[in-house]
Amino acid sequence: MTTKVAVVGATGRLGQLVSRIVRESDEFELVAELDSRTPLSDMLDADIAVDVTVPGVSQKVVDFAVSNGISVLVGTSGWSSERITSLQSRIADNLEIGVVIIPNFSVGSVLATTFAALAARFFDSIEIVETHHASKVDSPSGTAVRTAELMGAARVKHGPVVAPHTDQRARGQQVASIPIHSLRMQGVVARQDVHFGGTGELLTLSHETLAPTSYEAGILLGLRAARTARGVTVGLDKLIDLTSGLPR
Ligand SMILES: NC(=O)C1=CN([C@@H]2O[C@H](COP(=O)(O)OP(=O)(O)OC[C@H]3O[C@@H](n4cnc5c(N)ncnc54)[C@H](OP(=O)(O)O)[C@@H]3O)[C@@H](O)[C@H]2O)C=CC1
Ligand SMILES: O=C(O)C1=N[C@H](C(=O)O)C[C@H](O)C1
Repeated sequence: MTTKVAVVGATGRLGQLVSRIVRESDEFELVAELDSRTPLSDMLDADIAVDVTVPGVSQKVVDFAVSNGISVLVGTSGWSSERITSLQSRIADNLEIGVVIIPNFSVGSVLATTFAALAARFFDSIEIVETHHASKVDSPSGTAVRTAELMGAARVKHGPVVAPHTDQRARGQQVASIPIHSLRMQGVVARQDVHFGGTGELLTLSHETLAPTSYEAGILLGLRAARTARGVTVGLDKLIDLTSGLPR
């Protein structure tokens, strides 16, 4: 039996890609495509709603879906750890549905974030530079926020990073004490560089998305996870066994 999917944000860049993947899959059936003019009730026939809208709308979409017993796959940015904690407590008693939040569907990006969290314990000087296409409306990127939060969590015993002069605007926006610098440039899809400064050495972990096709494998994994997940799951790394690679 196929799983019925509604895509919210279907006219957008990511939404069009998700709709195509669902349409081309034997496992899923596309039952609704919503945009800013569509009532959210159009998703009510679906088993899973995919939210790929804008940070200011995403929470409303998720709330509507879960209160109607529909599981959600969230690709939209803006899901900070605070927002996630509040969602977790809201759906803790609901054993029927799950919300899978994937800040970045690209396998390379999630590996880069995992490596950054590993390196974070070894360097006290850390900054992120994230670069996205000029049409991106939000900053810092969801990926950068997630990367900073995971590095911060990895550094609990080490304390905040050393980031001087953060009272100056050009020193970036701090998340978990780590400055994030956002560039919005024509000619770019998405790129993130995490810079680590140590004693007599620099380490830079870079990931670049060259085309949205890099999101395809992660979107399919996210859709499959949303069928069975309960509670809140965050990050593509939770859906992949990092020791054995992608399922084939
Ligand atoms: N997790 C990941 O790997 C990735 C995440 N993203 C994130 O996904 C999100 C979408 O990105 P992108 O596709 O580039 O954005 P777009 O601006 O291209 O698309 C936004 C979509 O949201 C819709 N929308 C806006 N307001 C509402 C509303 N009130 N109700 C329903 N739908 C609404 C728009 O509809 P309309 O056409 O009517 O305005 C449009 O379909 C962003 O947060 C981005 O950061 C992007 C790429 C990868
Ligand atoms: O808006 C985008 O394009 C992207 N948004 C996500 C983010 O904010 O991290 C994921 C990816 O970087 C592309």
